[in-house]
Amino acid sequence: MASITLDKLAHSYLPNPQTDADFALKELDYKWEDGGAYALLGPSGCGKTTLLNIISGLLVPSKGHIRFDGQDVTHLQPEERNIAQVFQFPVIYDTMTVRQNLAFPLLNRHVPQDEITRRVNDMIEVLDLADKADRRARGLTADEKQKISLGRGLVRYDVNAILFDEPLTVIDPHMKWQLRTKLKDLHRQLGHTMIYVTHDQTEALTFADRVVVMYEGEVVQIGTPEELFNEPAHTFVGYFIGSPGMNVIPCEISGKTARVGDIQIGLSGGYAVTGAKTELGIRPEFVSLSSDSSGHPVQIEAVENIGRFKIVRASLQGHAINALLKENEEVPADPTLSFEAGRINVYENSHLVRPGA
Ligand SMILES: Nc1ncnc2c1ncn2[C@@H]1O[C@H](COP(=O)(O)OP(=O)(O)OP(=O)(O)O)[C@@H](O)[C@H]1O
Repeated sequence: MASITLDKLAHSYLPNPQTDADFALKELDYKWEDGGAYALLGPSGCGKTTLLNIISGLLVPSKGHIRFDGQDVTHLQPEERNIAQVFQFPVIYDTMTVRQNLAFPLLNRHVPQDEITRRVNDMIEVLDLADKADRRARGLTADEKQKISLGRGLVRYDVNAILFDEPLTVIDPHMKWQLRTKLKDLHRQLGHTMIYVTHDQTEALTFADRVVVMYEGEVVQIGTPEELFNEPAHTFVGYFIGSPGMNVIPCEISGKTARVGDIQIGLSGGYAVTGAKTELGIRPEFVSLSSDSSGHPVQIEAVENIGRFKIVRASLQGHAINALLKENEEVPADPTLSFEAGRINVYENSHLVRPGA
């Protein structure tokens, strides 16, 4: 296991990058802790695979260095980095049994036979493959094959890091949550440094201690699931995390008041006026609907019942806004909206600013 330092790392696929936009990965400067579970989360094309390939050694970055426990590995080949990788699709030997597949990475590294037997048995139990252990992989389902792939990564105990690239893509939805939980347990037990690439927020939030949110080649926030929910550092994080995501509404700020069209919304602290593009961010969970005349009049556009909650899609001064109602609550007559002032975030040019800033 190792800490991973991304030292002023950046990558462009162009030979002579000129501007920021030419970089698939914009400059990063972070240290990821030894034994941490990190998820790289973001939409297609945001640079997740580029970063993962730099860590694994498939790609040499155009700028900066990557270090494992302080040792510069920027120019080392993947096989010299002592990492395990699990890909989207199973990478296993069809003609070998489950047991042989799991033992193979250890045999290759000359681990003593009794140690191999112990580790393989543990992994078979953890992955619930006991009844298939001596069957050839060829006849197994896609789910089972991918479990073997996960096992082949996890069975190695001496690796610097285990990298997962969308490993649950081929897994049946019912099985996904089981494997997600299992991976989390394994991380607790084994303490490996794990990096998990996904575009699925549920996978990222359930697996990781810290989620690395990427957007257009930039890491816009690294935080715990709670931090990403409560204080999104960028409007994209607010929008991308949560279902539905955070409401983002253009406004003008003056001290402790935000103006949206004709209405004024009280804030929990005062903000300096800078002339930058300003927006309010408030999660639907903290927007309430009532008939209270102290609230702000709102037009209801639609109500979607999603089980435990209803999503109320509304329009406030011409801006789309979502609120949540419990399943047994109805939209009131002449509805008005109110906001929990302490839950309103303020953004300048898409970045979070704090009161007094
Ligand atoms: N070999 C390449 N040559 C040129 N451009 C590339 C190459 N690989 C990726 N890119 C570009 O770099 C940017 C980041 O791509 P990357 O594959 O890292 O994103 P991603 O977040 O992993 O996306 P996905 O989830 O679709 O795999 C994209 O604009 C992509 O088109």
